[in-house]
Amino acid sequence: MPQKRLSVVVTRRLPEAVETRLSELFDVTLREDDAPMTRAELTEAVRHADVLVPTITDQIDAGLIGQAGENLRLIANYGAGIDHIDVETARRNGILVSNTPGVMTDDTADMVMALMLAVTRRMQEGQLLMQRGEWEGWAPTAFLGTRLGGKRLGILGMGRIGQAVARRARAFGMQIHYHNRRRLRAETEADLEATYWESIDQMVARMDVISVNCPHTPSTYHLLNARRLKLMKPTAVIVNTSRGEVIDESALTRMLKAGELAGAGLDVYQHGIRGNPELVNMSNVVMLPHMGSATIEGRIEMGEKVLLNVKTFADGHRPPDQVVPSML
Ligand SMILES: NC(=O)C1=CN([C@@H]2O[C@H](COP(=O)(O)OP(=O)(O)OC[C@H]3O[C@@H](n4cnc5c(N)ncnc54)[C@H](O)[C@@H]3O)[C@@H](O)[C@H]2O)C=CC1
Ligand SMILES: O=CC(=O)O
Repeated sequence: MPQKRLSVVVTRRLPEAVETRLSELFDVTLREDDAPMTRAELTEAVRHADVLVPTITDQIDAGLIGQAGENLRLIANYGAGIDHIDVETARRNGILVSNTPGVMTDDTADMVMALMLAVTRRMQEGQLLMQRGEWEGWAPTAFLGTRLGGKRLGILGMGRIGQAVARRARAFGMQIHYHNRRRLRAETEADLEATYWESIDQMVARMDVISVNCPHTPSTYHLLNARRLKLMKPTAVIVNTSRGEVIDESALTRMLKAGELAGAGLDVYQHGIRGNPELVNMSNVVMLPHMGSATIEGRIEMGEKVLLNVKTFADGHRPPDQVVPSML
């Protein structure tokens, strides 16, 4: 007798090649438009699907997981960050969770460098002047930024993306410093020419640029709080491609306005998609709409990871990118 195909519900539009392959392998319900699912649609999905493929904009919390039907056995996230999924409640309900780490590492690290350069070299101000047609020609003292070469970069969270940032920043001549939950192996540290700081306070006080690359978890919520931000040099710049919640965004805004920090390059926000309206018009802040991993190649590879996780699960094994609560 032919085996029943797994019923898979995908919450957002994915690259076409990924949707096609999912449809070939499974009994898939795809989104017709790109609007996020409503709570009611998500509830309906978890009640009936064997596998849910959500993405980072879906709140897969305890309340939703509590509504899941007994078929739901895997939440195969399209995305690396899993702070929108209650992994512990899923585990208690016998539901596996997987994500898509690794394939967006280089794209996100590239964006960290782009943000770093955009802020320190005042690219946004330059572009605005050109767009307004107000440029009156080259001048020796116009638009002077600061050089990255020779500056100290402090990486908060030295995992995949943090290390990829370190390699790029070395090529720009920066000195690499980091704080991580666990110190890297000596060979990796030597390879990256990176200096480890056990104390976040001591590290942030000495850096010219901070790149936030740890996940958002209960232990990293407001890791850069008002007190730590105040330890930073007034000439320092912060780049955040991790999650908005890791920085106290209100404190950051106050300090940028007061000139107590030189600038910020942000891809992620604590206060949701409207961002922080006060940040939007600051000339020393570059804001992107969460596009760190947004390359065609990367988004297809993320889909391939989802496919591999679901297929491996369908074949009776644990998905290769399974997330367990102890990893958080
Ligand atoms: N902006 C974007 O488009 C993207 C953002 N991300 C975000 O970047 C985050 C990091 O991604 P990866 O580097 O792939 O993850 P990873 O798991 O490889 O690295 C995270 C590192 O942070 C460290 N860490 C965890 N808690 C910490 C703490 N309390 N203090 C210090 N270090 C801590 C971990 O030990 C690990 O080394 C993701 O969780 C996601 O939120 C990921 C991909 C794209
Ligand atoms: O922020 C993006 C992700 O995949 O996580």
